[in-house]
Amino acid sequence: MSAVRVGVLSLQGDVREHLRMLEESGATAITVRRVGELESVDALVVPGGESTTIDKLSRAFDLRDPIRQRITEGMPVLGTCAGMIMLADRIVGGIAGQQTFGGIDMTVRRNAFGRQIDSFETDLEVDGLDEPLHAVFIRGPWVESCGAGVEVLATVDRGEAGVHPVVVRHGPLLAASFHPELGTDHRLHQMFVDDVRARA
Ligand SMILES: NC(=O)CC[C@H](N)C(=O)O
Repeated sequence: MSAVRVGVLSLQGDVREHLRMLEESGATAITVRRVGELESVDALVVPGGESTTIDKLSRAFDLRDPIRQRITEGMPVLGTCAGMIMLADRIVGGIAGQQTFGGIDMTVRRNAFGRQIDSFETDLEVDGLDEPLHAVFIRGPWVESCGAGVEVLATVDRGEAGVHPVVVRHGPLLAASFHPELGTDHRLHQMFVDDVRARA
């Protein structure tokens, strides 16, 4: 069985941790900064970082339109934290003119968890994983609303602030509000790589 080739968009954010998790999941992982690199991969990870910066740099590097094109053609993408924002068709709390790649029929709220709890950790039940996943949230978004085609795989209950999806899947697109690349548990990356392999 040949390894699937997965790129990590390497404009800004925590790239190295994703490369390691992908390799541990049996994929060949490469950094993507140029269109030629994008063309060579079966799938892409958009890491956490700052969505406003990833948006600006993707346009400066002439990657935005090619990424949007590949998403339209069905390329699988895993977006984490800022990467989840980049996969959302709609955002609230963005800065003026902020754009996303889109693809997932959802509205996400940037920096949703508020000042006191803008960074926290929790053990999360995720559909498709047998044991809870330890999830590190760092000024992450949550899903405010999503269309009927979007599967909610995990939610977080923030009491009076409500229950909000934090892992969603829309066809080949998977997005998480937190940082599954931190730590040693690569099961979410494995879920993604297995799906990429099944679609290849
Ligand atoms: N850790 C993260 O990726 C934070 C995301 C960041 N708050 C943003 O809006 O892009």
